[in-house]
Amino acid sequence: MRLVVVGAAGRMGRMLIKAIAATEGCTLSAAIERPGSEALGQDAGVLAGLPANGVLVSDDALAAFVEAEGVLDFTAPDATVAFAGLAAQARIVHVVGTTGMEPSHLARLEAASRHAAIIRSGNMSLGVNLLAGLVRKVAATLGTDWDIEIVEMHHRMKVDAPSGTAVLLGEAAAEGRAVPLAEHRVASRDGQVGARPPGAIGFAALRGGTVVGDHKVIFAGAGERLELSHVAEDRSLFAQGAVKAALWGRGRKPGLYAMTDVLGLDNL
Ligand SMILES: NC(=O)C1=CN([C@@H]2O[C@H](COP(=O)(O)OP(=O)(O)OC[C@H]3O[C@@H](n4cnc5c(N)ncnc54)[C@H](OP(=O)(O)O)[C@@H]3O)[C@@H](O)[C@H]2O)C=CC1
Ligand SMILES: O=C(O)C1=N[C@H](C(=O)O)C[C@H](O)C1
Repeated sequence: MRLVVVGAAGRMGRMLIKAIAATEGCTLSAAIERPGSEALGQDAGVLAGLPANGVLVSDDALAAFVEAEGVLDFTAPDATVAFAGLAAQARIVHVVGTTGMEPSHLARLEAASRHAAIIRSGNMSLGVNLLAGLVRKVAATLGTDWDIEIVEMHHRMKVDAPSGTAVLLGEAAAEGRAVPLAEHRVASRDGQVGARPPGAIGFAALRGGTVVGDHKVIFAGAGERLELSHVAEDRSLFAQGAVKAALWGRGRKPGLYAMTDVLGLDNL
């Protein structure tokens, strides 16, 4: 499968280039960065710490997409929406790992998914998608007298909060309770915030060092606590998940898919 990596010089972009090189049946057909990027013209293999592969980083996404079968996109919300439009035009699979999306971005992805398969997830790992299923079940089992708090920690360079994974886990908890997350989400507390609203789903985001991604969902009841957690030790697992998603999406009809579809966990 011929794959394009957008945001090729980023932390995840470099991992994606390596994951493609390590996957039989996949080739890197282009590596894209934004106009003006210092990475333009560099060899994508060398950029990722591999031997040169002859693919030079370019800023011409549409020209790259029309020659490819899929695009792996871990960039930023505005960029992802623009790439979704181009991937729809080229009718290629679009794997979206970008987090920090607002409802307006999601609406644009939904529109693009009428023309091409989009697989989007705030976390491409098996462990987190399994955890989401467990969270949904536990939230459905316990009553709202059990408070739900989600704590995440990431490296100091992360720009969005709460993390996409924390939101995914919050959505799973809300689904378990059969309520909309937007009406119960409490994502910041500072000063005299008052007592915890009943039914709230709280988020706390920690940032520091080089932490790849830690998530904990706490169910706090009267006199006891249940904690479910996941630790990502290496971001290569997200890249491997993204390549797996692209292969799964090849030949799939247009639509918006999740990583749980790819992993066969949609019934969990
Ligand atoms: N779903 C998942 O499993 C995971 C998701 N992520 C998410 O992926 C995203 C990227 O993370 P990370 O790699 O750490 O971030 P980085 O900032 O290291 O990488 C993002 C890259 O995208 C580039 N970029 C931004 N806008 C454009 C554009 N318009 N055209 C081309 N390239 C562009 C950036 O360039 P520049 O520096 O010039 O802006 C940068 O090189 C984040 O949203 C993060 O949360 C991360 C890990 C796993
Ligand atoms: O920015 C990151 O690094 C990560 N982002 C994703 C998120 O926002 O949840 C996934 C992973 O935790 C790493």
